[in-house]
Amino acid sequence: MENTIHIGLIREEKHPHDNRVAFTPKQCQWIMHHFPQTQIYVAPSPHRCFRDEEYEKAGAQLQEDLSHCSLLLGIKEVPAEKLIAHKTYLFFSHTKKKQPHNQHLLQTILKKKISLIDYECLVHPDGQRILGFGFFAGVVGAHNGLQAFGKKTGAYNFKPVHTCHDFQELITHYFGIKLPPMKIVITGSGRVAAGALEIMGLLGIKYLPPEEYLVNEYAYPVYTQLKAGELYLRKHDKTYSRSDFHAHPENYECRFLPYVTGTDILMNGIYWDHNIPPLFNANDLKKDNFHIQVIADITDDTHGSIPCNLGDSTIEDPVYGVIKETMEQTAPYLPGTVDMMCISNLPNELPRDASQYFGDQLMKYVFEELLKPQSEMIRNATIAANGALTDKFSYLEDYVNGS
Ligand SMILES: NC(=O)c1ccc[n+]([C@@H]2O[C@H](COP(=O)([O-])OP(=O)(O)OC[C@H]3O[C@@H](n4cnc5c(N)ncnc54)[C@H](O)[C@@H]3O)[C@@H](O)[C@H]2O)c1
Repeated sequence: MENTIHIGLIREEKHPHDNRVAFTPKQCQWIMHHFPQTQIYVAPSPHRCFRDEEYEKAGAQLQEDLSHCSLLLGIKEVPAEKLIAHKTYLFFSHTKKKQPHNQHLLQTILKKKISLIDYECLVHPDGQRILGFGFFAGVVGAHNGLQAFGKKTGAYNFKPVHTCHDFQELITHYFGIKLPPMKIVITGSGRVAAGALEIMGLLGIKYLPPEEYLVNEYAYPVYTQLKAGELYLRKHDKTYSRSDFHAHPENYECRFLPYVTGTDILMNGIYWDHNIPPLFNANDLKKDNFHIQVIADITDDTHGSIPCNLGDSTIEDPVYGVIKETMEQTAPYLPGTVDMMCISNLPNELPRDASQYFGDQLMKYVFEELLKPQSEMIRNATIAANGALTDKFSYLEDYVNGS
């Protein structure tokens, strides 16, 4: 058909290869059914969490060469030499904060007159991001934190998430598991925290308001959630305002310290940047009352909100220990140490579900906008078009000019 819109799902080429994808086979089928003017092509990949045959079965065409497609969708940064000139690409470019390692990528995008729509910049009218993988990062991070505590105490055994086919299999794994008494703190209130809460629910871990959690002991596992307003108070008047905190976090103090004494596992899911005070400092870690045994640092900033995050761990080797007195790295699961789970690509442990969740949001909120000749949402997320930066991203001029 003359007016068919050809859409390509590219192969992830960045190393190590990502196993996620923008649309699952079922979603491709749904799209082609509901938008008969579209045809989806898929570049074969041995790394993707859905097999090539699953796409073929769903009616997508497997094709190595996607140069006839006008829209190309990926997940991670596309290596500059793989970019096809004059196309419209959607992926996470990690260029909007002038990340040095992607400067060449954006320069190439401009040179090849590519239109770049960055998933991270797609927002609802109220400014909330539409797409993200945080929920499954929270699910996997919470599981991994509990798994580490089970290994440290020898009280129970969880299998690694990445050995499960999907989330449903993980849920089945939880049937019949009885956890010992333990106290868990979850920080944050975004997608990551929502994923961690999902695990609390599945395992029947009881929620307690922070005030109760702090003062009581329990004969069963419990958790509390500390949102930004419970964690941070403005120094001079002990109040919290979300917009003021986001604009001037340096004026706020962190109220986490009372929780270090009675908590076994900390699941950290609150956003952090350099102006935000950490949850505790190196001296607090040395004190006798620092009782936390496992930290699942899902937010995962090295030396960030968790000072003893000494760098990333990996899906294959998910936990390292930290000696509290010296803050040196050691083997995991030793007595008297803090075990750190700091995996930076947690959603890759549940790639089928993470991809489906991502694709659902993309289908619901973005896809029709992409097909329109003009869309404010798409315009606001377009970093480059026709060989130039768009107005909104003109602040990247010095970055693309090499300075
Ligand atoms: N380890 C991983 O695999 C992985 C995966 C996804 C996300 N993350 C990280 O987890 C963290 C939370 O992600 P999320 O998806 O839940 O994000 P989110 O935006 O849904 O929620 C973030 C939380 O931090 C607070 N917050 C948001 N913006 C803030 C700001 N500018 N200043 C202060 N506080 C702010 C919010 O109130 C909320 O509680 C992020 O740092 C993200 O990069 C890690």
